[in-house]
Amino acid sequence: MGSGVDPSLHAACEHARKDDERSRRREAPRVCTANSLAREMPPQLSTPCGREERCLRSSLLPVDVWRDASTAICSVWVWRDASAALYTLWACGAMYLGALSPIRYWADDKPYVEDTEVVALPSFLSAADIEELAMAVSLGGKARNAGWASLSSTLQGVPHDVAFSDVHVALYLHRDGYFQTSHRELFCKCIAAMREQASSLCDPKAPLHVRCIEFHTYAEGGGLIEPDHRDNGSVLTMSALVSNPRDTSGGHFVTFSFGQPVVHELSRGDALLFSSERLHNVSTVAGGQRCALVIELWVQPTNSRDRFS
Ligand SMILES: O=C(O)CCC(=O)C(=O)O
Ligand SMILES: [Fe+2]
Repeated sequence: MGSGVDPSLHAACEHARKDDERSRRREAPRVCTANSLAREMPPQLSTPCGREERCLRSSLLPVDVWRDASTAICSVWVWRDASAALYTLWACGAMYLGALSPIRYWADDKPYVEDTEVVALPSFLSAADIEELAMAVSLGGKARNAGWASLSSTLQGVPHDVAFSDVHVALYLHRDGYFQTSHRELFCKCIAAMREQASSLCDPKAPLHVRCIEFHTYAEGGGLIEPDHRDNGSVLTMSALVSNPRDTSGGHFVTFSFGQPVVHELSRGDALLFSSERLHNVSTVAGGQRCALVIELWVQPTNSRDRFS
């Protein structure tokens, strides 16, 4: 019992406590108010003289009850409004940051995929396939060659839809379904190989559609050295080397294992298949050119424009 408390108050308290207990036993439905919560608090958590406080609280007048109730309601309102304001602020910030960053690099919302396999398909593209691809690029791309003035001299005249830099361009072979219709057999060969590996690299039941079929050309100085480059939003990616590595210095395809780079030594026609959200890079081309066919599949409907739609 706390010292310095009037003894008559203790008696009144004891009386009120008994009353309170009696009335509590009578009470059928329990209404949880500030008072009932205070009663349930262990004495050491209520006030320094917990028992007295509980006694005093149990004899509150209706006006106090209303005051306590309205205070509780007000605090709920204030808290709700404050948290709504904080949430709005957070959502606006997230939207703003999202709008600033390129669409391919949104935050990971998928399970970690670094430990999935990178499947090598040696000699996947035959010499005839590579010849057909070269034709697809020159015929399919001719009409759309934007002729970027700032491209490096070695890339001048290379058909492309997008320039990632003046030493790295890509042509969208899937635009308007061009590759699918004009080079059906080669297209089916690629897609069949990708689907065959789906069971080990992704959910085999996932409906896979073309997101992009791109022909990449890297000139000296070109590469894909981005610390967090993943094909976010896609499911399966294939990268097939079309150029002859003997004519290129650098330009290696790199994945990562336990944070360490794994350099894939590929021959012309070799392909790699991997879970799209696996970290990957292309090391800088130090001499010559690197060309690759890159296909990404996703679960969204077939895309026939660029890689972002
Ligand atoms: O050039 C390659 O082999 C890969 C390119 C790539 O990863 C990409 O464009 O996202
Ligand atoms: Fe990529």
